[in-house]
Amino acid sequence: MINGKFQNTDFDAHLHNDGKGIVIAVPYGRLYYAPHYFDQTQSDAFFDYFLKCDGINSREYDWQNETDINAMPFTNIAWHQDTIKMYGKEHRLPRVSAWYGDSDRPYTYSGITLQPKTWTDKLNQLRDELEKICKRRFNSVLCNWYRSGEDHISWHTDAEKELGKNPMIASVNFGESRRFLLRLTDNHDVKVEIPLHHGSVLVMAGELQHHWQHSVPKQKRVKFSRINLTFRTIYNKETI
Ligand SMILES: O=C(O)CCC(=O)C(=O)O
Ligand SMILES: [Fe+2]
Repeated sequence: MINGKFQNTDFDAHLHNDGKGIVIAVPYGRLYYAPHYFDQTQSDAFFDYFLKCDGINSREYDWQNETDINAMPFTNIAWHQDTIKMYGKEHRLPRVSAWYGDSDRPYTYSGITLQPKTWTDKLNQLRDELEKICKRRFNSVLCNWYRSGEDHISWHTDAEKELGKNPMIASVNFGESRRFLLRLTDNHDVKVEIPLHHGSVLVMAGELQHHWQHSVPKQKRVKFSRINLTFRTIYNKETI
């Protein structure tokens, strides 16, 4: 597809002038999608960087069955599996995460306030790259690690107040390909499916967060890890 409709949808798509991605026009917003923004060598290096763990072969380790993931000696990223309380009961989130960003931008989700860790060189490298596409400098990144196809994220929007009026969210993906789904909040029959491969970039922009939900469903057959980094701009409470 160069210029035309995006895969099985009614939505127009055209090539972005960077020659790597396409821009998909959806109701209330737009998407930038580059299935292979980073090449294989770059992507492999990023993947290994994110999961580097002392004394362990991260590519082969059975992470899904590791019972004490928060105690593992990760070298580069401070991975943590959070728990949330629902109906008075503690639940582990079905993924592992880490929050990096400017120190004056704490972030709250599901009732947890996260203090960001300081930018690493590799995260900054990705931030610089996304600046070329998005023409803005993000100040925060949520790192998500889906250890296998069991890990997932349910339908949600990223429309918290501190993300500003029309949040732009740029995601970078390494490791296993996973299905990324979008659906209109008030008409679930209108959907878009975007495969997020090793080295892909996806940007959600415009009013999209106010009208569409997104999710990464379970995929039982997927055995290995996927790393997803969602770059965001967090505004200070006083400036919203
Ligand atoms: O893993 C993904 O592609 C999406 C993650 C996501 O939606 C989020 O962190 O808010
Ligand atoms: Fe999200």
